[in-house]
Amino acid sequence: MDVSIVGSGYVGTTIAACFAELGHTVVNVDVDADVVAAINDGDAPIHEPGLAERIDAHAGTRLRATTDYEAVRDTDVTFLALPTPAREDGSIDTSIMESGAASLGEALAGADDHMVVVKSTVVPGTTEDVVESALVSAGFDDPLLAMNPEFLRMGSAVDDFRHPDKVVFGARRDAAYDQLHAVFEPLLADAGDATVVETGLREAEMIKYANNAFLASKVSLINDLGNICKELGVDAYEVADAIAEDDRISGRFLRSGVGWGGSCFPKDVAAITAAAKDAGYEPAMLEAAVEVNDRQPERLLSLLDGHVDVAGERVAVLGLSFKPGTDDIRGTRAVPVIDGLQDREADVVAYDPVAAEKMAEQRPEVTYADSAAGALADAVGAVVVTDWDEFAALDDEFDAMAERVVVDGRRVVDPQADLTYDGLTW
Ligand SMILES: NC(=O)C1=CN([C@@H]2O[C@H](COP(=O)(O)OP(=O)(O)OC[C@H]3O[C@@H](n4cnc5c(N)ncnc54)[C@H](O)[C@@H]3O)[C@@H](O)[C@H]2O)C=CC1
Ligand SMILES: O=C(O)[C@H]1O[C@H](OP(=O)(O)OP(=O)(O)OC[C@H]2O[C@@H](n3ccc(=O)[nH]c3=O)[C@H](O)[C@@H]2O)[C@H](O)[C@@H](O)[C@@H]1O
Repeated sequence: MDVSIVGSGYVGTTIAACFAELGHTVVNVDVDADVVAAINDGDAPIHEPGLAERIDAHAGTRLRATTDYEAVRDTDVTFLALPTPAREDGSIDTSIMESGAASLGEALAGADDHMVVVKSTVVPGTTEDVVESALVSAGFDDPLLAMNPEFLRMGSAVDDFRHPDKVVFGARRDAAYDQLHAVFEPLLADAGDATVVETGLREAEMIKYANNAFLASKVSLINDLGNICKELGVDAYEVADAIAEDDRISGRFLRSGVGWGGSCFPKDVAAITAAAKDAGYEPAMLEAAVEVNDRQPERLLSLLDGHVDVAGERVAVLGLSFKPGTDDIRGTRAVPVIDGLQDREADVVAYDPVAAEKMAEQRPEVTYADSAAGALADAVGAVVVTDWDEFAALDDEFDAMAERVVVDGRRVVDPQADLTYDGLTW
């Protein structure tokens, strides 16, 4: 099939490369000329394992990119993978979706049998009220509309997209379900036992928020329980390992620590909370999940306070990205940790294997070391924010600290002899 994808970020580029690999002919449309040039040159505009190889293999044959929306006319289906950021009050900002849909509608004016699939995360009602309205106003009178939320994670985007647990098809007409099945047929044939969920547009929109809100709340619940464990002298990780044996609970997303971040959990929990409140409902559980998450960095620093007075002293922050395997610092817990250390007048020295450059753009006043050893040297304490594997191998590096104090927010450091080691929830 001929597939077009509007927006070539994490989601748009990943699905474009994978659909090309699966045999579709794909065109990416993006307003960013650098992104378009990268794809046409066979390079990945973002870093994701397995992506560069796929773009390199298919660019110029089954995959191309353009800034020209007219390219969608030669395709059967268009996915909208545009950003849906949060406004100041947390509610969803659909302005990029609206302008993208308007450009698409102009390009498709008068077209027949073209399906438009919303891939972006949008609150219930957006596909019809914002996207369909913009398409129709721009001249594309009869779009075959669908909503197909994406569940891939950063750092494993290609693998997640190629091997989903489920794919969700939201639509109003049988023709749209049929077309979605045709697009996904090669992926489903290869994906094993993925469940296909056929549902309505609004349900598909909500499934994405429910998924992210559930996972974020699950982490907050284990953090809440972990905080109780800490106060009662109990090891939360032993508790988590045991409850994980109950397959109604499962062990995934059960690692307690300094909390969740990223470009989606914070944004999506805020957006669905705002939508709920707008509709007159107070989502108490989700608000509590955010509150617990907001408290964890300060709890980490309170533990450090119990061991050492950091005022005027050097303190190492190990890990800056919101999770290992990425240089993304959006929503990272490192920011409130750095803020809290600066409030205590500590001299912050940070290290991250890949994310320091991005953090330095935002926080130039922080000192950045080029190794964990460099950050630890002469520090009176260290806090661990991201569970990078390399922190598990730290050993002699602690010898150069002024005081060997480590407060671990991710249970990654090996608590060796002579180290004053404290864990956030154990
Ligand atoms: N990043 C992730 O891991 C996941 C993101 N999502 C959702 O997918 C959507 C897209 O997210 P990302 O791919 O992360 O965004 P992104 O920010 O990485 O990429 C968006 C792309 O859209 C382009 N763009 C902006 N305005 C445009 C326009 N008017 N026309 C054409 N292109 C335009 C930008 O230049 C950029 O390349 C969001 O709703 C997000 O919540 C869903 C699942 C996973
Ligand atoms: O909507 C999205 O963009 C995506 O958001 C998350 O993916 P991602 O943000 O890439 O990262 P996760 O692996 O889910 O981690 C999110 C945060 O939770 C934290 N986390 C995760 C698991 C855990 O047990 N404990 C924990 O603190 C991580 O450190 C990280 O800060 C979801 O997992 C994806 O399914 C979804 O598609």
